Amino acid sequence: MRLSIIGAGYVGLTTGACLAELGHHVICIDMNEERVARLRDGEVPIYEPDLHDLMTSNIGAGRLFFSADTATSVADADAVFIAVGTPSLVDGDIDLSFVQEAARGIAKVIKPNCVVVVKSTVVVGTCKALREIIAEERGALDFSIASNPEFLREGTAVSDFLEPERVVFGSDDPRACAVLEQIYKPLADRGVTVMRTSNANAELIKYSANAFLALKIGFINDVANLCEQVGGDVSAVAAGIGLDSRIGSAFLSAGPGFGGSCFPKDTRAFAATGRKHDAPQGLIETLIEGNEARSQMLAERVLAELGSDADGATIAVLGLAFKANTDDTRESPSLALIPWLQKAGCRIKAHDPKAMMEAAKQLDDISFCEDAYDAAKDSDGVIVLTEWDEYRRLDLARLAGTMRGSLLADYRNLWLPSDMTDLDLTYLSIGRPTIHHASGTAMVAKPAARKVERSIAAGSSAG
Ligand SMILES: NC(=O)c1ccc[n+]([C@@H]2O[C@H](COP(=O)([O-])OP(=O)(O)OC[C@H]3O[C@@H](n4cnc5c(N)ncnc54)[C@H](O)[C@@H]3O)[C@@H](O)[C@H]2O)c1
Ligand SMILES: O=c1ccn([C@@H]2O[C@H](COP(=O)(O)OP(=O)(O)O[C@H]3O[C@H](CO)[C@@H](O)[C@H](O)[C@H]3O)[C@@H](O)[C@H]2O)c(=O)[nH]1
Repeated sequence: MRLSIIGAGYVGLTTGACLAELGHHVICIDMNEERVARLRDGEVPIYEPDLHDLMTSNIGAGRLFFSADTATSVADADAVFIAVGTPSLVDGDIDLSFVQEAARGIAKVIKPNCVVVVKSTVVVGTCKALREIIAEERGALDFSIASNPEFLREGTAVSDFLEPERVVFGSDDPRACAVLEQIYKPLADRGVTVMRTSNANAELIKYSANAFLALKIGFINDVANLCEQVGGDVSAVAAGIGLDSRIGSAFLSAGPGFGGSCFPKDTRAFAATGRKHDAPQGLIETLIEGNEARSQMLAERVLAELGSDADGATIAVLGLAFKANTDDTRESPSLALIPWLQKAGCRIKAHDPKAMMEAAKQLDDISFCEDAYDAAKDSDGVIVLTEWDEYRRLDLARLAGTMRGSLLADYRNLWLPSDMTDLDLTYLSIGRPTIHHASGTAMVAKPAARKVERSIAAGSSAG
């Protein structure tokens, strides 16, 4: 089939390359001409494992093309996928202007019987509204509209797309469903479940899936807070509950809170939709509040440990991306936590294997470092905020040897408290006992930490 994709970002590029890999003829379109020029030069403008190789082979096979010109690039398409951004508005709802603009841009130029497929994450009712926008511009109802939400994760986007647990699409038009069935036939032939439903259901499935996954993370982070107070170990608790197949072990890693371009934005949009339609999503509202407060809380744990030395301390932050294997810093917990430390007078040295360029656009007064050891050198404390494999492999004795102070806050639980007993480090982690360096003894979180929290919270907000 001949397919066009509007928006060549994380989702558009992955979708384009993977649909080409499935044998379709694909043109990826972006309004950012510089991005298109780089793509045409064989450069991938984002860091996503395996994407470069997949793009190169499909460009070579004559199935994948790039363009900045929408009009000429959608004219022959059997289906046009819209994969542009849907950022948050201040009230938590989403900004549909990019999606609406893309729909207007293709309305007059799509061929008769074209299927417009909304891949961007959009609130329920959007496809219906887009249908009206296109019909208004076009003046004839000779097209179909469908929702085909995307479930890929950054860092594993290619394998998530090519080996998904399911494909979901929804349309109230059987013709659109038939085209989508054809597009995804190579995956269905490999045994992938392809679920066909209504437009509204497909839109709701996307938000409900993200909200549910985010709830699991929020829940285990709350359990971690309790473990810290009572001497429990959240890893053991997560393992224990995860053995129940009704609960499952996935998405139970306690950490610095969920970030990224999806969970924070999508939970806010889900809650806003509930408010708008008089169906309050109380669980999600509470989840959002807890997640937003987490960065400050974790900064305060470090500040409490540093005590009166916090003002003027040098802190090394390892990890700026919102998770490992991506250069994406959108709503990264790291970028939310750093300003709280700076506000308390800390100087920040930072390192990330892929996300320093992006982070530099959003952070002030940071020294970026060559590697983790360089960041840790002469620091009073090190905080790990992204679970990069290269941090897991660090020689902790060497790291400790370069530091001036002795605080290691492992907010991704990369190591075990028992690994720390021979090191001259105070080891804070998430939902597990703190190890104090001189004695090597495990301690339950001290009430002093809470006192400092209150005093900082009384000041103006950071970030
Ligand atoms: N990033 C993810 O992991 C992920 C996963 C699933 C779903 N989603 C959803 O997919 C959508 C896209 O997300 P993303 O992360 O790929 O965004 P992105 O910001 O990486 O990419 C969007 C691209 O669209 C381009 N664009 C915007 N308007 C355009 C127009 N009218 N014509 C041509 N190009 C246009 C922009 O220049 C940009 O390159 C969002 O709704 C998001 O919620 C994202
Ligand atoms: O056990 C876990 C799992 C994840 N996270 C955090 O949760 C956030 C999101 O992680 P992940 O889901 O792996 O990354 P995304 O690329 O944002 O993918 C999510 O958001 C996408 C956009 O909607 C969806 O397509 C995916 O299915 C959904 O997993 C990150 O900050 C992770 O560090 C945890 O803290 N603990």
